[in-house]
Amino acid sequence: MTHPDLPLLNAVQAAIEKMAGHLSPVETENIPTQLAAGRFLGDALLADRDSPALDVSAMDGYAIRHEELSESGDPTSLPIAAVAAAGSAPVALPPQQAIQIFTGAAVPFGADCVVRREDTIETSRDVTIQLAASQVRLGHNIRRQGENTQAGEQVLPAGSLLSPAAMSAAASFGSRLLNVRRRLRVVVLNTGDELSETGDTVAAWQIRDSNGPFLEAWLNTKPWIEMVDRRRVKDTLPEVVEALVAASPMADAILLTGGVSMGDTDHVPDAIRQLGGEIHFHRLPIRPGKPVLGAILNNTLLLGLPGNPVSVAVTARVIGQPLLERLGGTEAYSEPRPLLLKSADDKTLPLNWYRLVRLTPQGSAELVAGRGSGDLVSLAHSHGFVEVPPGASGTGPWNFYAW
Ligand SMILES: Nc1nc2c(c(=O)[nH]1)N[C@H]1C(S)=C(S)[C@@H](COP(=O)(O)OP(=O)(O)OC[C@H]3O[C@@H](n4cnc5c(N)ncnc54)[C@H](O)[C@@H]3O)O[C@H]1N2
Ligand code: MOO
Repeated sequence: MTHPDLPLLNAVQAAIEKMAGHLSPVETENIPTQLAAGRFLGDALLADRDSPALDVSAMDGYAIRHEELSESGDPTSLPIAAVAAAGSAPVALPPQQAIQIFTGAAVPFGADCVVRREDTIETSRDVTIQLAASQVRLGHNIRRQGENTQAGEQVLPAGSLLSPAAMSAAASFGSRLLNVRRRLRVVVLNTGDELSETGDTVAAWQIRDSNGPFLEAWLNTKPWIEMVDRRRVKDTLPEVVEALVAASPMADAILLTGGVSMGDTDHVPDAIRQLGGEIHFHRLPIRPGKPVLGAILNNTLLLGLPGNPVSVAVTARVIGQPLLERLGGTEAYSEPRPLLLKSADDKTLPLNWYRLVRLTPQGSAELVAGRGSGDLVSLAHSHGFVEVPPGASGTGPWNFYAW
């Protein structure tokens, strides 16, 4: 592996950070907790009570006093005083007796350990515990009040994604309403005179729009985003201008595809300038996706994604995602992770090279052979891509971005 050229790698990061500095998160709203899955937390989630709220049993068995177990190892027989089931208030354990207890039930007052059912012989009236005192700890099989967290403590910080795992805590500690960021409104504009609809009969010089469906599907994997409109736009300056004027009042972000390169029909940069938008970057040292553009127009984030299908996918993931997350109210929870290539070639480029890969069952990745940024067949075979820094080659580990 050769060593990367850091300033070039940082050019992408610098562009993202420059834009991010101009973006503030969308407002928060209070919504029913059961509707909050997939959103970003507005306020931190605090525990409204201890977890567990009192001492509870971790096993089905018998709650007893440790001091009443025999020291010698002889079995200890105790009459069963009562049954403690989950959902009932704690009962009291009389001396020299046992209380049958089920997982999650409140530990009876006076009990200091729980012996598993498997370690006993039961009759309808008595239980014989087959463990000596030395085999049972004080507190055995008891989940202590507050051992997970205590009332008032922060369970999840603001900006956390309400994943299924996080929803478990939100439901457990939250009130009926949860404070979350409102959904980000995103408009997709696909420029190109050659584009037509999936299913249409197309002449050889036309293509079916694949970037629009890619972006719609990609945005739909993010429940904190609402794609409010997706439309195709002809390659003329007035039509691109008109589409931006119509979209910007309804959008926090607009993703454009095509029309950002050097062609006479590439009108996106001029349209943004004409409307008084500020272009923060245009062209980055990356492949694919070099002509990518980032701008702000009337507080709306505009990303001009270069039209080739692989370029759109890569730039949406590398540059679009962190900026959308910033707007959405979090600090990039989906950072890339380091991944080794199973087999690598010695090819290198003097810029950030995003190479399509498939994950292997062994936990590494293999390169997907492809014909470049127009090859949407190779795109379809990929699970994501690795970021090979300028001048570098070999197995990595490289940053891996999943779709
Ligand atoms: N003289 C130069 N030419 C090009 C350069 C350059 O630096 N100098 N950069 C190349 C690179 S890299 C890319 S990427 C493309 C990007 O150009 P645009 O963003 O202007 O995109 P278009 O020209 O409109 O389209 C490029 C390509 O992608 C196809 N396309 C466009 N939209 C869609 C869509 N919605 N679904 C499927 N395919 C789409 C389009 O038909 C073109 O084949 O510019 C290079 N040129
Ligand atoms: O980088 Mo363009 O994005 O090569 O096709």
